[in-house]
Amino acid sequence: MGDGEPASQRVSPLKNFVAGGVAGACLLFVGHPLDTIKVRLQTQPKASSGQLLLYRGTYDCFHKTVSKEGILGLYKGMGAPLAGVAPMMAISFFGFGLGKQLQQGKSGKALTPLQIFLSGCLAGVFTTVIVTPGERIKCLLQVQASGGAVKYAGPIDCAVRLYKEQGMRSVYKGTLLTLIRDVPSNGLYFLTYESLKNFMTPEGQSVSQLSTPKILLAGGIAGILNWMIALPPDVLKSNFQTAADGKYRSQVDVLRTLLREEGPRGLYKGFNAVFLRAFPANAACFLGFEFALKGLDWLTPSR
Ligand SMILES: CC(=O)O[C@H](CC(=O)[O-])C[N+](C)(C)C
Repeated sequence: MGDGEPASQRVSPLKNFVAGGVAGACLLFVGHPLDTIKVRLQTQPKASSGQLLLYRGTYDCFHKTVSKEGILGLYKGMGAPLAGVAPMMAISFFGFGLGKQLQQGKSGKALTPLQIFLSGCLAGVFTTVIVTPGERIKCLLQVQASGGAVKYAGPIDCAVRLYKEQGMRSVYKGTLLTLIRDVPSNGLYFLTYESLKNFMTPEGQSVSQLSTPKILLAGGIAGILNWMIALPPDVLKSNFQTAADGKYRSQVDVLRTLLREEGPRGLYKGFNAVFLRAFPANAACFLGFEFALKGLDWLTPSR
């Protein structure tokens, strides 16, 4: 690991915001098909005695989805994340940049790994405001398509109906689990990326000159480590957000029920789809970010 971020690499939170939006679009385009498979696997009903599971695994889910719904079936529910992921990543990179700036102040001192981690955690707090409703709508749409019955016509219809039926509480169902998922995972995400970038930068060179393969590698690994700690709360969140009203008494009840019915393995449901997606999607995300930042620096050289 490097010794934290060199002061010369400070970037304005505003540029982080715009480049983060581009990063989010890249993340979504590469990652959404595997996200659909992940959510379908995580939320498929348990097989009752004598019945077979709807999907036997990642490949089976991919195959059934593509043969029944075509390739576009993998992009189901993408409207909500498109409106949500680009702003989410914009806010995430903004929060991260702000966290770094707040801790660095005018001192210009390099940040320690703990300070970089905390800046990432701040990003996770900021993003929850839009991630929770975005994930609620996305998961409901992804699951309804695999279940047959169509209740919501699309993301807007889903948002409006959730709000009309039970108000903001319903739109924000799963907030605590989203925070538990996103605060530490954002910390680890950004810490990994920044540390790997510093580590891979040859002596005497600037991190901004890092080659494309190295950016892809650092971004991909950041995505994998992020999901190592994000997956268990993500499974709980997906189940809680898509459950019929009254199925769980609280967010803790989801954990109890899952452990009782499926054991600790249940917390890593959708593992293959998540980890197949994590590397390419996050590699694309950070590459999009770095390219956008270079473009912004070219357009407006002052920080
Ligand atoms: C848990 C999650 O959504 O991770 C994001 C990347 C991905 O693979 O979707 C990144 N972030 C930690 C910034 C939310």
